[in-house]
Amino acid sequence: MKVLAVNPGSTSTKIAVYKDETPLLVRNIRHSVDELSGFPRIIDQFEFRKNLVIDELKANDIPFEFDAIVGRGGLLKPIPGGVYEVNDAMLDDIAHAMRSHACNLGCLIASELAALLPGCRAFIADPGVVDELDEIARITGSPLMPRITIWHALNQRAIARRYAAENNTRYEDLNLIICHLGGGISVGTHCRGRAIDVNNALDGEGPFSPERAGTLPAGQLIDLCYSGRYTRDELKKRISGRAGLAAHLGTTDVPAIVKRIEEGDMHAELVLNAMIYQIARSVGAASVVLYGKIDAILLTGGMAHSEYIISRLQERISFLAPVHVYPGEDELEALALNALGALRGELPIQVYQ
Ligand SMILES: Nc1ncnc2c1ncn2[C@@H]1O[C@H](COP(=O)(O)OP(=O)(O)OP(=O)(O)O)[C@@H](O)[C@H]1O
Ligand SMILES: CCCC(=O)O
Repeated sequence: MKVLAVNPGSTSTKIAVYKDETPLLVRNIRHSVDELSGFPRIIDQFEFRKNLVIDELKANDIPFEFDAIVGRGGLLKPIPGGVYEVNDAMLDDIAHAMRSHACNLGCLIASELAALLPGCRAFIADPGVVDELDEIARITGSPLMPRITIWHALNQRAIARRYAAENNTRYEDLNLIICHLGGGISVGTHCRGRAIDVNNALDGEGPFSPERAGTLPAGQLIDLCYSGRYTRDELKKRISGRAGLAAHLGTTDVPAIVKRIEEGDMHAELVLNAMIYQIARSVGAASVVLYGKIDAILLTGGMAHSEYIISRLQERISFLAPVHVYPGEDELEALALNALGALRGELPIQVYQ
């Protein structure tokens, strides 16, 4: 079986080709803030990102022959985890998605490329809208605004299973706090195989991140909305696209920021340290959700490569539980294994309604 996995992230497009369990190609194409700023909306990046995938296959002499194409995405209605076949209801919801996110393109690219090949199936797996929150975690101080979660479900699950396998146990038997430190940051509280509390990483909840604002002062936000200074779209971007490190420092490139700090940029140091402080505070909050009974804290995502970030984070959180670091992500492998499982009939293929 041959599978193409496509993972459009906020700062990258990642692709992989698998022949059964063997990766034939794994690529991470990074996008700078400038490169993406030419596209007014993320959905406008569709042709650009799709062509990147096709070009990468050609450049590596990979024939365009697949049994399935699986994309990460998209921001649909809240649904249980697992594999879903791309269908019209899904494409329609993506076309009218309330939330713009690069992962919406994963589902569209999988669908369009699979349609070029007779018999090829298009899937998504564990999208960012997987919702397993405890009821108590949904309540906010306003009945008008219950909490929802948008998070890195695919990678957090894959890393949890990897940690469990390395420790000869099962994800379903562990209490874990998992921090995905990517362009967005999600901090998940996993209680015996269920993510019972996770921040809405995209829409203004949790730590700020390279691209996201995280939790903001609500009163000031309302004032800004009515100030007449910004359109709705501009303000949305200031929460989930050009916020966080991008807004404070003009870049999402952590190694470049660390270099600035080493060269004496004290503002960059304050901002990066503030992001680390906010991540640690979220981990502290997650620890009480689990009544302090934590088997491990797992740090993953692109920023888990950064010694600067990880060492400072560990200083603040390692008293809570053992900390393990999984730099990068297992999303491409997780997508490919989900698609293979679905093709072989080992995993149920769910229908998005
Ligand atoms: N080797 C590295 N050292 C330090 N920081 C890194 C390294 N590689 C990536 N990063 C940082 O990680 C962040 C991007 O992480 P990642 O690639 O997981 O994000 P993404 O896939 O674009 O978005 P998301 O994970 O939110 O879907 C960027 O801020 C980048 O600078
Ligand atoms: C679905 C991931 C959330 C984010 O990118 O912030």
